[in-house]
Parts: sequence; structure tokens; C-alpha cells
Amino acid sequence: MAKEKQNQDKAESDITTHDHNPYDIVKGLIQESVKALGLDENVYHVLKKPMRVLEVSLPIRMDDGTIQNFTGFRSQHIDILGPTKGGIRFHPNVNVDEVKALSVWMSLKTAIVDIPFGGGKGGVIVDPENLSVSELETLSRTYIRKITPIIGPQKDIPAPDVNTSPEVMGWMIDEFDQLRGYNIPGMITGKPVIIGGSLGRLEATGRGVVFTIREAAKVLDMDLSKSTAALQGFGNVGSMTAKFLHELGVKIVAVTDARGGIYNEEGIDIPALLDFVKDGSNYASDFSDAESITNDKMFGLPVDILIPAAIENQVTKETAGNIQAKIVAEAANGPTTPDGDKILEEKGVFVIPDILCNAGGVTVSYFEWVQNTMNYYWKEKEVNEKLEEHMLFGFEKVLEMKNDKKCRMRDAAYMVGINHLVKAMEARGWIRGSDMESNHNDMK
Ligand SMILES: NC(=O)C1=CN([C@@H]2O[C@H](COP(=O)(O)OP(=O)(O)OC[C@H]3O[C@@H](n4cnc5c(N)ncnc54)[C@H](O)[C@@H]3O)[C@@H](O)[C@H]2O)C=CC1
Ligand SMILES: O=C(O)CCC(=O)C(=O)O
Repeated sequence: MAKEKQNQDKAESDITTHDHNPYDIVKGLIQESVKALGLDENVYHVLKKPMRVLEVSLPIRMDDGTIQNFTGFRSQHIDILGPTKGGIRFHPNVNVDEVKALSVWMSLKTAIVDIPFGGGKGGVIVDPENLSVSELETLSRTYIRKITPIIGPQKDIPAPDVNTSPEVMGWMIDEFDQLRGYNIPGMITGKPVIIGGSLGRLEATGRGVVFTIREAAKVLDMDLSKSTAALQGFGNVGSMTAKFLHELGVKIVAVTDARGGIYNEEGIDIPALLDFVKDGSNYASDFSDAESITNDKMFGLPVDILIPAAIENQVTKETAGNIQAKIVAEAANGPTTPDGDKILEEKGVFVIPDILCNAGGVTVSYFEWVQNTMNYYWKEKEVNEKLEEHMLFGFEKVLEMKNDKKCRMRDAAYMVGINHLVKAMEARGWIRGSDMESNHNDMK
């Protein structure tokens, strides 16, 4: 027993040595928050591991007749609040630790904005740019077939993430429905509206990001209509964030994507850029209304708001030193490494942490699932109003915790999420006698 404990302690002390492994990063942050809340360390031991992780092999017949065998994962972190929930990512860098970390973040995110779901996440190691449309469809359908035993509207509900879209969700639900023999719209969210998708889901993550930026600007007494911003990533989340920021009068001077970036000191014409990328055939970085800029240079621009909206580990000890922004809004999951974070803290940057900032996507996914369950559909106005309520609730809770504990926004977000999960663990008898503060996080 003592030896087991020693091994456990050693594994945990290794956390700091794996700076860029998102799963190590999230475990480290949970451990610190559990300590800061004065909770029993058993809470950390429950939360540190996903309850279930599935690895699947995905042999696909390619257009040229050869077979390629891809690898996919689905991680389900904890289901004490409800079914697990989270996106599916298609990317060459997907790995089991990334998927596990993303599922843990989903649990904290749903807890912060008071959504009755747990955290899940899936991924396939693939560069979809190398696949034809029919190969991509076969891969999407095969992945869903392979994870079918562990998903469903009351078990685990997937959604889009990096390089997956409503079209991909459409193929996936069709495969699931055909296997089950009837339509089950609540098995996946972010699907096309015609087959049960929610109005406002496509825009939801970016809309939510902008709600949090608006609240942060109030805290800092910043006039958004006189502010500037730079964005990394112009996919679903980046482009929608740009659209809503532009509508608030923010001047967006730089946008980057996986291929490069564009810069215009006078402000990029965002409506024209959105039009340019609309049908998916153009990259934002090819937009001609601006000069080229690298990701690294973009991070150091003299802007008020910086929005990483692409992938993990972008705000690092190398890039954070150059950041001049007053607000870093983490639209992406896990964009900041611990040493990057330390530099942001030293500079006094107001960080809107990912698990709060990008929670709008899963919030409207929850609304989509509710509508599917009722088989009754809401107007977009209703969706957006409810989204705003949940985002403001989460923001206020986190800000309150930050002020109370005199800590960073990130630590405050973890503490709010963990407190909420602890209440559910106690209610289910998973933990006992913990000396947590009576800090209910329910909106009701
Ligand atoms: N789609 C959603 O509803 C949600 C997504 N997120 C997170 O937001 C982030 C972006 O997701 P989506 O917009 O859905 O993906 P997406 O696939 O639509 O777009 C990703 C964008 O990032 C760019 N990109 C990729 N690697 C890059 C790099 N190394 N440097 C610069 N740009 C790079 C791509 O070119 C693309 O513009 C991810 O971290 C995702 O987990 C978070 C919450 C919900
Ligand atoms: O809409 C959802 O269910 C999940 C969105 C997601 O993957 C995320 O928040 O990272």
C-alpha cells in the first residue's frame, strides 16, 4: 500500500516535467485547485482519471483500393451530472492523453456554466486534408460504428470539434440511426438544422467567447468600440468570434490559420473575410486585403485582445513574453502552457480561461439535445438569450471566486467547476466528510 502511494506520488510529481502534455497540465491544475479549496485529496484522485477510455481501429478502404487503418479514441471523464458530452476531433496530432485532457476540460466547463452533462471527447488521428470526401465520410461512419456501444442520448453525446463540421455530424447520426433502426436525434449535436440541429449552434462558441470578452472589458473598464484584437485560428470558433467582435466595433487587425496569417493595421474587412472563407475552399491566410504575418509575430502585436482559437500549447514561454494584450480570451481548449501562464500572470494580463471562455458551444449543444428530447424547436432568439444567461452566470461565478480567493481567473474557474462536481459526488455518496465550503453553483 505504502509502495503504491509512493508510486502515485512520483507519478504526480512528474506533472511539472511534462509541460506540454495537456493531460498532465489539467491534472496539475486540478490538484492545485483541490488543495486551494481545502478539499480532501480524494477529490483529486476521483477527478484525475476519465471513467472510461476506448481506443478503436478504423480500417478504411481508400479510393485507390488500398486499406488504411486509422486509430480513434473516445474518453468519458465523469457522468455524475448527466451523460458525458463533447466534440470529436480529426487531426494528425490527436493522441490518447490529448483526448483524456479534453474530456476532463469538458466536465469542468459544463459544471461552470451549470449544464447537466459530464465531460467526453473523441478524436481520430488523421489529416482530413489528405482524404477525399468519400474517404472522410467512410471514416466518420466507421468511427461512429466502432464507438456505438458506449454512446447514445443518455450515455455520451458527441459534437463537432477541430476539423469536424455539421456535415460530418450528419453522416455520423445517419450511421447511428441506421444501426439502431430508428431516428435518435439526441445522440449527437451540432448537426444540420434540417435533421434536428439547433438554430444558433454554429455560432454558439464564438458568440459565447464574445460574451465573456464583453464582461472582461467591463471589469477592466475598456471601451470595446475603441479596442483592437488579433485572432489565431479562423475555423468555426475563430470566424464566429471575429464576426461578433466586429459587430461590437472591435477592430481586428490580424488573423492566422494553419497555413499563415494576415495583418492590416487599419482593420481587416471581417464581413468580406467571412464571405471569402464561407464555402470552405479558401483559407483566411489567402485573403488579399492584408499583408502576411506569422503566428509568432501575431502574438506580439500591440492589440488589446488576443484570442487563441486554434489548438493547444500556443501561448508558451516563447510566445507569452511578447504578448502586449490586456485580455487573452482562450477560445481554444488548452492554448496556454503553465510557463506561458506564469508569464501572463506576471504581466497582469486578464485571462479568460478556456473552460469558461468557450463554454458556449456545449451550452447550445445542451439546448439542441433538450429540443431533440422534446421534439419541439426554439427560435434562435430564445437560444441566444439562454446562452447569454449561462455564460454570464459562469463568468460571474468565476470572477466572484477570483476576488474571494485573490487568485488567477484560471484557478478560480477550476475551483468553481470542482466545487460543483464535489456537490454531486457528495450527493451520490462518492466522497464523505470533505470540508469543502458550502458554495452551491446552481443557477436555479
Ligand atoms: N467547435 C466548437 O464548437 C468548439 C471548439 N472549441 C475549441 O476551439 C478550437 C478551434 O476549434 P474549431 O474552430 O471548431 O476548429 P476548426 O477546425 O473549425 O478550425 C481550426 C482553425 O485553427 C487553425 N489552425 C490549426 N492549427 C493551427 C496552428 N498551428 N496555427 C494557427 N492556426 C491553426 C485552422 O487552420 C483553422 O482555421 C479548438 O481548440 C476546439 O477544441 C471549443 C469549444 C467548442
Ligand atoms: O458541443 C459540444 O458538445 C462540445 C463542444 C466541445 O467539444 C468543446 O467545448 O470543446
